[in-house]
Amino acid sequence: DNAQPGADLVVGAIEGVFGVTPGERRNHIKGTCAAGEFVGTRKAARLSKSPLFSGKPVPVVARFSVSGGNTKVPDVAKSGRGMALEFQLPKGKLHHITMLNTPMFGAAQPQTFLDLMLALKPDPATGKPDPEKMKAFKASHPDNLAQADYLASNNPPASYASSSYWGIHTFKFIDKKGTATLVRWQFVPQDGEKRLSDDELKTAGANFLESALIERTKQGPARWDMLVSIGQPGDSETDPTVLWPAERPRIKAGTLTISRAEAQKGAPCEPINFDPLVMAPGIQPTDDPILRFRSPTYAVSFGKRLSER
Ligand code: HEM
Repeated sequence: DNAQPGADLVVGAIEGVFGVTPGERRNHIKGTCAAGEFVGTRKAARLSKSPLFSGKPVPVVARFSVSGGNTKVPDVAKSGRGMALEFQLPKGKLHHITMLNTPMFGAAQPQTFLDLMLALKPDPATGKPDPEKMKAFKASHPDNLAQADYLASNNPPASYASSSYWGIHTFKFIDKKGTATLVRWQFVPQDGEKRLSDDELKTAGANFLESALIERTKQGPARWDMLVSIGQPGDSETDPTVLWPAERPRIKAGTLTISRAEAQKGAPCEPINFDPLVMAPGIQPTDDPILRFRSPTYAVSFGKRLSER
């Protein structure tokens, strides 16, 4: 059956795993604010009429984060890292791109995400998730495995600036004539990909990502190339757990420049709801059920954290 859990139920389940820190995000609670600009390419402008690709610099408010709802999560955790971007377009329009450092997601349907949270809920007796529940979750949810394997077999980044971030979902670029092209994208760091070594995992400590990013931007801007893959018939449009073949053609759609970073408290990124369905004309969502579900879920988390302030 296609019935989906409610967004409030899922946010409640996230709270069941991580607890509640009043006034803060229920997920990706630990984060750092940043700012800069984005400049799009002509190649992208041919495929999408979005003002993102006008070729003029677009101001960007960014937030880098560690996944999970626990402020104490160590920066060496083998979990997701996030990059959230708010593009401030002409005439007060906004566009959001909210990505992770994994090429795929760990749920094809919201129910899988909910079941994961229920399996991770600490057992009151031990204060830890029940290993039997996790085993049963893995056995019954094959759509979780690709991302779980990726996170287990790739150490986390040494810096937010030395990581790729993927859009994961399929989106549609709409050109001036209204023609749609199916796309997926990756932001590739010009600093190169650098992950923590196994030794560094033990020595890096719990809180190095924020200071490393602030230091990095003091030395000069950090940049990412936005690379866009063009889909072909048969490529998955609605399943964020399934990758496209690696040989799909890619175009460079733009360059993101991050020139400042600061602690999130009181900084511009803190109050933003980086809802991924906030989009300007020229880029449209697909019917990926995870992409569609994120919007109401973020709204519940956003409403809670604002009302607790
Ligand atoms: C069922 C799927 C998902 C659920 C239930 C979920 C839930 C959430 C929630 C509740 C927040 C906090 C919102 C707020 O208070 O502002 C959040 C933040 C975030 N999520 Fe998701 N998420 C899902 C899928 C994804 C996917 C597929 C991606 C990446 C493609 C992603 C990337 C992020 C990032 C980067 C943030 C932090 C945004 C910020 O810096 O404010 N999430 N998520």
